[in-house]
Amino acid sequence: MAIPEATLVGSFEKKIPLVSFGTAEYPFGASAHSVKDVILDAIKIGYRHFDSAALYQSEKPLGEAVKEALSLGLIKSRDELFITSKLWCSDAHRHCVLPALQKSLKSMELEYVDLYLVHWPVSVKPGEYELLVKKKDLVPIDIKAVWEAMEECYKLGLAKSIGVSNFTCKKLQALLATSKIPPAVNQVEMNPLWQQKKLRELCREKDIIITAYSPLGAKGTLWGKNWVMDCEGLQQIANQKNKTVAQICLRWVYEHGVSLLVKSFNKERMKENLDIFDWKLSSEESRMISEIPQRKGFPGEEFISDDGPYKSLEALWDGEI
Ligand SMILES: NC(=O)C1=CN([C@@H]2O[C@H](COP(=O)(O)OP(=O)(O)OC[C@H]3O[C@@H](n4cnc5c(N)ncnc54)[C@H](OP(=O)(O)O)[C@@H]3O)[C@@H](O)[C@H]2O)C=CC1
Ligand SMILES: O=C[C@H](O)[C@@H](O)[C@@H](O)[C@H](O)C(=O)O
Repeated sequence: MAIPEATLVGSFEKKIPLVSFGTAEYPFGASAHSVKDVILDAIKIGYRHFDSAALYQSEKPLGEAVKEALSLGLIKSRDELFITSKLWCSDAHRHCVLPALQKSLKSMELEYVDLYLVHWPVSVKPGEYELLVKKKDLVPIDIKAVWEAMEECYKLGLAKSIGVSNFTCKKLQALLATSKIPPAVNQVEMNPLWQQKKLRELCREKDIIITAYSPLGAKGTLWGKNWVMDCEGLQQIANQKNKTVAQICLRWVYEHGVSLLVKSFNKERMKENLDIFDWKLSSEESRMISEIPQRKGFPGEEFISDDGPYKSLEALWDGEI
């Protein structure tokens, strides 16, 4: 079954597939798998949207997989795919944005990305890409300047749409107040244990598509928790419906009209994660999920420093930019 899609504001050319394939595996660049082969399997199984980032070191294998998919005839044209990449914090400076995108495009051997995102509302001094940023290198982000450079990438046709990631309400509003081209997407953590109600309302009102990352709570990853997959209420619903907890989580996200990213490098689980379109949650099941106590999974402590710009997790997640 083809993956349902949504229209992006500002992008008349292409719709965004609502279930996407996450290419981040920690530690970055050290996967036991051939990431290229994994992505080829995902294309064979039906995934068309691939989420990458300069940080993940998955751009090169993604580009290689696209090339091979074309030569194998799995796709007729690169246009059949929706490719997202992200600007890392050390490039979140006006003069670094375009060169960073050009570098990403070179790694992927692509002419354009379908979506380019500001990875975090955070800047660190230009330099190496590091999984854990050095606190002494954290500097305030000049979002107006960074966004103008993102708009330039869009105007040049190098990014068919532009957006942000990890922006909460106040930060998104600050960006909306200065942007000429509004962000098409905000990619954030969202799953039954972190439902993002307030942010979803704002994004709906502003026509910004949310992309949910870590829909399974990132179980088994560097920072992930078992809270989501081990949640009793979700297990109960899964048993009743003869589905897996993963499928219940993904279906729940999908039913909220947002797009989602899920990462599995295992073929069976890749298939399982797409098997969510021909059934639905009952209103009673949705109600049960809406009552699950909320608990944020992704900490973000690495972006907090006594010297600022964000001095507490509250400032990072709820404060002004
Ligand atoms: N913008 C941002 O800051 C962030 C973006 N992301 C993006 O979102 C993507 C997905 O999020 P991620 O954090 O990886 O978390 P997910 O919630 O997608 O969880 C991934 C983990 O779940 C396992 N898994 C996948 N499917 C199943 C299944 N059906 N049953 C049981 N286990 C399963 C995977 O293992 P296995 O591979 O062995 O199946 C992996 O350990 C990332 O790859 C990345 O592209 C993620 C975090 C932050
Ligand atoms: O230092 C922080 C971490 O690297 C974090 O930023 C990443 O894990 C990222 O959000 C992702 O997209 O996976």
